[in-house]
Amino acid sequence: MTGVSMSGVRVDLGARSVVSDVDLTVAAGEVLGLVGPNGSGKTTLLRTLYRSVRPVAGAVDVAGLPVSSTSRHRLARTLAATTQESENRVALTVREVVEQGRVPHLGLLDPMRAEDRRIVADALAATGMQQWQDRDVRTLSGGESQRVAIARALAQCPEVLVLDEPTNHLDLRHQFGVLELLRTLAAEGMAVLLTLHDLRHAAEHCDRLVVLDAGRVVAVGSPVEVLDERLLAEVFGVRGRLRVPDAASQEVVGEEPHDASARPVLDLHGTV
Ligand SMILES: Nc1ncnc2c1ncn2[C@@H]1O[C@H](COP(=O)(O)OP(=O)(O)OP(=O)(O)O)[C@@H](O)[C@H]1O
Repeated sequence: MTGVSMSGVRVDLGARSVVSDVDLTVAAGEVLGLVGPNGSGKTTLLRTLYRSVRPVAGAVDVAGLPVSSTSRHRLARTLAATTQESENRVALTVREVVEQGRVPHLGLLDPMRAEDRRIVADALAATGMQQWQDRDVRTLSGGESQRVAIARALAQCPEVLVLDEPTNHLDLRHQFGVLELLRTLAAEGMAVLLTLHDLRHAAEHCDRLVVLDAGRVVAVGSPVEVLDERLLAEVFGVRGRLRVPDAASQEVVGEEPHDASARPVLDLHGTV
């Protein structure tokens, strides 16, 4: 099943065309990484999915629903997103913020059911935030706030999870924790779309990559197919080489990984 489908998407902001002719799909069960230099249009493209910007051309569908004609409430039962903007300005506890993720599934003013409380507890546990559940969210660090945002998105139980730079602010352990969690969610059938700046994470944790440059898709495919030396130099201005360790011998074999233990490793050697 298709989680996200975009075709011919163009977004203008002010007098500028920021995104042009974008075709993109994210299947249920895959982690798709959207990568590209600063200002290439990644966030703008994600914003079309949660109706924060409206494309001037093209179609954007989420789990078969056309975003342009689907209510926000209906969309929120299908798609959950974390954004780069800090949203913790109100005096709420961590648990109360994560409980907001259940709102699309409850009637207006309906109380939380036992099932909702279990889902919230699971989301707090998955992000390692259960010990902070009574903290005022305004007192959290950047990384803790990021994890709360992810927990709230998980509490929505979405078919499609969209995350804009989810590893931002996170220490190394929690970066790996979040990326591993996304792999688990995809294995359970979720469609996961995220932006990442760290191409090493993108290589290791994404099934496929879409590379944006100046608002246009310049490459699509598995990390092995996409992250060659020419693209790394021309699009990202860095020198690097992708290695695929063989699962058995841990030697470079230069082909697709055989299993999850043989994920590609990107070695970066500086700028071009
Ligand atoms: N409201 C706006 N009006 C005009 N231009 C805008 C507006 N918002 C964003 N832009 C421009 O659109 C382009 C794409 O921005 P976007 O935030 O989508 O890029 P990005 O790939 O997510 O960048 P980054 O990696 O820096 O987060 C940038 O050049 C940005 O300056």
